Amino acid sequence: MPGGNEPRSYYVGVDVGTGSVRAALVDQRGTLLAFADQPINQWEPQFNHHEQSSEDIWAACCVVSKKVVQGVNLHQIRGLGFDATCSLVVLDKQFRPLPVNHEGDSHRNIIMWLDHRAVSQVHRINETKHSVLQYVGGVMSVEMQAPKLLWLKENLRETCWDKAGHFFDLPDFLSWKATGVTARSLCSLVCKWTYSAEKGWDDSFWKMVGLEDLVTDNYSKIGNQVLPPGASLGSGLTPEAAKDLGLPPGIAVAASLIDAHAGGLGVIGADVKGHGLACEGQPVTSRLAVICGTSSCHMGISKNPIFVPGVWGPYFSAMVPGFWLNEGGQSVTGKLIDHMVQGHAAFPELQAKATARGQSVYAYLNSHLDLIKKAQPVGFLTVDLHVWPDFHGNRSPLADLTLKGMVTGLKLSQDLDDLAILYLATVQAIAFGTRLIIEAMESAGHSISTLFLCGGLSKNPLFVQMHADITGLPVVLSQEVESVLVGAAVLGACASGDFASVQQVKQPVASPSDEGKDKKTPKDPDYVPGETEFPKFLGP
Ligand SMILES: Nc1ncnc2c1ncn2[C@@H]1O[C@H](COP(=O)(O)OP(=O)(O)O)[C@@H](O)[C@H]1O
Ligand SMILES: O=C(CO)[C@H](O)[C@H](O)COP(=O)(O)O
Repeated sequence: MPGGNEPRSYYVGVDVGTGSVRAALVDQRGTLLAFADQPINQWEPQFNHHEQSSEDIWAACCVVSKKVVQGVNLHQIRGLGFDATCSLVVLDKQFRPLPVNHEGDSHRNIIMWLDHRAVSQVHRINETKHSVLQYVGGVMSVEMQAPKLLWLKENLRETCWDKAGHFFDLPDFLSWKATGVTARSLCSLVCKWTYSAEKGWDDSFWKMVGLEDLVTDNYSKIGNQVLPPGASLGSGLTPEAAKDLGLPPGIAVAASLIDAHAGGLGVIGADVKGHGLACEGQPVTSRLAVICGTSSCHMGISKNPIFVPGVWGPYFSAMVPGFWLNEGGQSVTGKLIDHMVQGHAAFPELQAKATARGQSVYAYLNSHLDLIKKAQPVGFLTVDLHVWPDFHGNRSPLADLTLKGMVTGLKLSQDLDDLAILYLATVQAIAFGTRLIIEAMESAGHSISTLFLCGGLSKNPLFVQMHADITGLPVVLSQEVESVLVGAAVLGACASGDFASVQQVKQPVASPSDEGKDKKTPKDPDYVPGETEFPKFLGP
């Protein structure tokens, strides 16, 4: 914990990813002082149905929050910010969980972002060709909220739809749980619910798709009070939530962000001076933040709206205030790599060898590839083996949920070399997917010179290197590896009033990837937090 006499202000950031909840304690200079994580449950009751529990997730938030503030003078904690995946949380009129499943299990009250149950519903929504669809890349994704709401209405009318009082995006559920305020973040509503920052809700859309009941009660179930990310909510942290989280009651709690957007905010304005990068001195619009976890999200901003077919947006002020956002994405990236590696016949051997060396399976695979590549560059090991990575459909730029994955070039052997090469081909396929997204964005008017990576996969040097090789662009990693958490803490700092806006709360210093790859993470035993002054956010 921090020493010295300097009075410090602290902010707590909580990041709810697909597989785990993380929290960080960050000071006013952007130094990450403590980190904790906790896995969360997922259920897949049938193919393409993915569910979670809001109670389970809140309990995990409480565990990690209490851990990161241990030993800290609580009076110095000034703000709390949340980010989370854009999963759909359903509560009844008394804010109790409602089942989103045929089994009637109300503990499972979240339809996860990657759930693809609402295929027929999204197809019908897209057939309307309603004008709001222009602002989601021309085609609504099955991962957004309108098709999921329609599915609940058509499939669970009595057990869920008729009893429901509140449908929240998960980031908004968390800020409600902390403050009792049901206001929604502009980020969630614009990106996943068809809300327009300029025009508000479009009644004709909801009526046309068969969800007119949401209009009738003036959108009270999905949000009729909307705040920009970082705005302070109500009277701050309620005494009950304060007890749960181990934080002082009354501290400022921010309107939240979706996780990819928090990551984007955490890296896109980073100071890159002195590394000779193409983006130095260039507008921030020449940067693409890529948040790579279970999925990858490609966040590019612009001063004017850019319509990119198959790429979500343009969304106004959804990530950086005053800028339009385009969000490309690959629904499964980390999850695909895990799936390919864990499903291979040589996985038990890999696990045993990695454990014996005290390495992660990915560190082991990366060094194994170095061993077998001989004189040629590692990328050439896959000349005969190719993967098409759309095992869970294509989010961008093809926007086709029916696509499936493919592997060509398989042989009868299934040893560790084969596993390593299949892993490499999967990573390369994902990087080619990023290249396809960048090409679509550039054809529509973006001009991208540099990639800024963060998220769990950015800790994998092979993943980072393949993105640089295959896109031909320099890749920058933040000095602070937990950039998504920094983004969440930025929200808390903004809500506390210590900074006037999210642009004034600063992003960490960045470094080109070859300098960043040996950085320790807060989970490493010899991790030492960086002493990074938050630099100025770079203007356009
Ligand atoms: N050190 C690492 N090396 C390689 N892959 C990693 C590492 N850490 C995390 N990952 C991969 O990143 C993915 C999860 O990233 P994370 O950002 O934690 O996801 P989420 O936010 O979706 O919960 C997993 O697929 C995991 O295998
Ligand atoms: O659609 C999203 C962002 O717009 C999801 O929240 C995201 O794809 C899931 O995030 P993660 O891979 O970090 O769990």
